Amino acid sequence: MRMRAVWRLWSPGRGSRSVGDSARRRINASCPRAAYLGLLAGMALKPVLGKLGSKRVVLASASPRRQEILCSVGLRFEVVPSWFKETLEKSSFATPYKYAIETAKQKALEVANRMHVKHLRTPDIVIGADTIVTVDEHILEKPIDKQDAYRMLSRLSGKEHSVFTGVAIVHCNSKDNRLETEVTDFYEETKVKFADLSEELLWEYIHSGEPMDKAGGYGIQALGGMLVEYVHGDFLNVVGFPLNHFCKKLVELYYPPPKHTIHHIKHDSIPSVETFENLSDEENDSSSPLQYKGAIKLDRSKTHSSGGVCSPGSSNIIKPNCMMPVENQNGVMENPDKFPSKILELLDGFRASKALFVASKLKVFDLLKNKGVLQAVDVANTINSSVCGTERLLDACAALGLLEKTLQGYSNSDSANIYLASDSEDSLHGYIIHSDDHLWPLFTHLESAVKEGTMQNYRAFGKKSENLFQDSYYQSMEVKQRFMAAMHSIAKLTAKDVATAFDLSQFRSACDLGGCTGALANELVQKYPNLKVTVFDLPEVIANVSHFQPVRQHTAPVTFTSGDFFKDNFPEADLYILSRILHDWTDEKIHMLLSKISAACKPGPAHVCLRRGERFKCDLITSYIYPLDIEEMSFLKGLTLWSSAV
Ligand SMILES: Cc1cn([C@@H]2O[C@H](COP(=O)(O)OP(=O)(O)OP(=O)(O)O)[C@@H](O)[C@H]2O)c(=O)[nH]c1=O
Repeated sequence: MRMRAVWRLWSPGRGSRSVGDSARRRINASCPRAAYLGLLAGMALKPVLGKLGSKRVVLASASPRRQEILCSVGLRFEVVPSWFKETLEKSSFATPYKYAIETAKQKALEVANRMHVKHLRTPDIVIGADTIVTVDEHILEKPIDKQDAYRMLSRLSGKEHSVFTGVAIVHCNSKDNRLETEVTDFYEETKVKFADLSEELLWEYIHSGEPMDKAGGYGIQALGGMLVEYVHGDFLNVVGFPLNHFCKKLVELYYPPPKHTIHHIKHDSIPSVETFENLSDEENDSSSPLQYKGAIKLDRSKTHSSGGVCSPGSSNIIKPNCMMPVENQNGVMENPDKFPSKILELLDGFRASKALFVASKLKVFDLLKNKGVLQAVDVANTINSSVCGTERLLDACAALGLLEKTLQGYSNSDSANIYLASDSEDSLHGYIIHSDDHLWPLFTHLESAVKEGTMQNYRAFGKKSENLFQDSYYQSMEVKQRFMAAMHSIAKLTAKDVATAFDLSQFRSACDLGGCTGALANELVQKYPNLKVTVFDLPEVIANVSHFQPVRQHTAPVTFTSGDFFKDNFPEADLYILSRILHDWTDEKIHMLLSKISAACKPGPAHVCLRRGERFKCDLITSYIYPLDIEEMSFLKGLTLWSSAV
């Protein structure tokens, strides 16, 4: 058996798109269950990351695999390798996993203590881990030399063995300059069966150098994978870090959903958390009716001081009392301190929006779409920005799921490539820039708008609001193009839904009033080949629509007619469309517009569809449409308003 072919499948820098990708590919190839668990954990970790985002997290490990696994799911952490010598007396532990847990704890506590004392920087959380291999009641750690590797591998040949990883999550707190620590620990076991290994193969593998820094003398993620007949359990646990179990622990620590009230938590911001509800966790099983399965054991007496030795295998999981479910007067279980995720989301939402706006404006997503993966410094140089500022922006985008962060650098998420790169077919870039340049300044005056009941264009831009389009959007070429690009990008995205929301096949002609670049009109003619659609908009708009038109269109082209729908007669049609129009105008202007449409409509039943934001205009609209006999009135997901008649 030759081993070169799979060399460095796991190792970073193979030119794959991201480390996470290469890892997942490898896992998929060798262990589908592990791949599933790995991906599952990655998905659920992200919301938990929000909890860890503001904390200083330290990984007390020199293992590049552990760094890679945690990095690939977007966890932000510092790496401070532990100086703890793995010299605990193995025979003093009742089981191998207790030894692994204790070693993991001591690794983490050593780092917490050192950072507190020497570096005067107390981390919030320190993660330690220790992986061991057990076979025939022997614990195998990393081989000390080639002979040792040979001894280990020949012991494993042709047999099933166990890989245990003990993990310790240490929460730190500095009180009166003293370090207080609370430890949560767990372990994971995976069974691995090796094929019979010939002497030649063994030595070829040993000479590859791969065994030397790995427990049991092999790396399942690389050449060592060729030695393996089967894996039962979590693949990443063998590689060095049980990501799935780690995620479960984080969920338990930060989002303990009481079993009895879980259905009440509708607005929790961690949709994937329930994924972990069904996974068993014997360690934390509780018979107490007040504790859900997997509940956290409260035992502050087991709080450890840094440097102290914990009793092997103890499970000291921290959780403030206030997070425990309690029974209310009606006997219903409630979590008294339910985390106000929704409110915090609203509270912080503006920061997330602004991070997206700034990254879009600086063309970060365009750059990464073209270059693949880049380090912060390279992005900073290209966008002429500071390295530290750029890195923070990139990290924020990674935390928001817009970018992926790995050891190799930052790359676009799939949705960033589709929606955020400015040259993508479905790009929302135009709408993002419009939101930043136009809506953001307007919304900063929301308080004045509420108090005065007036539009805030003058405050935001020094422009009168009566003539919104002439004054604000179309007087400079740059603003005009920006506005058109914005409307085009959002209309294009929603056009398919609008076009298919009703069966419009009965109509022969339609007029999209204020239809801008014709994004919706073009979708309509695709869907209804017998429909002739005219876009009616201001002359400044119609003069610039050409480069927004689809390249290959097999249907009759859309017609563009210029005019002002307040002043001029608009084209005759069976169907009038008002999409994202009414919210721009005062009630007087809307009165004028709807009266004109009402007069232009031919007698017959009408269809009205409002986008959500225009629901408040509903009464106003129906008073115009009622004479036309409304057939259908519905609210579409953020879409449009129709008033039509036959
Ligand atoms: C079985 C197996 C193990 N490993 C590595 O073995 C080291 C275990 O040693 P440790 O003492 O737990 O960790 P370390 O590397 O010394 O780092 P530290 O955490 O600083 O003690 C870790 O690296 C693991 O990835 C693999 O990469 N692949 C495998 O298939």
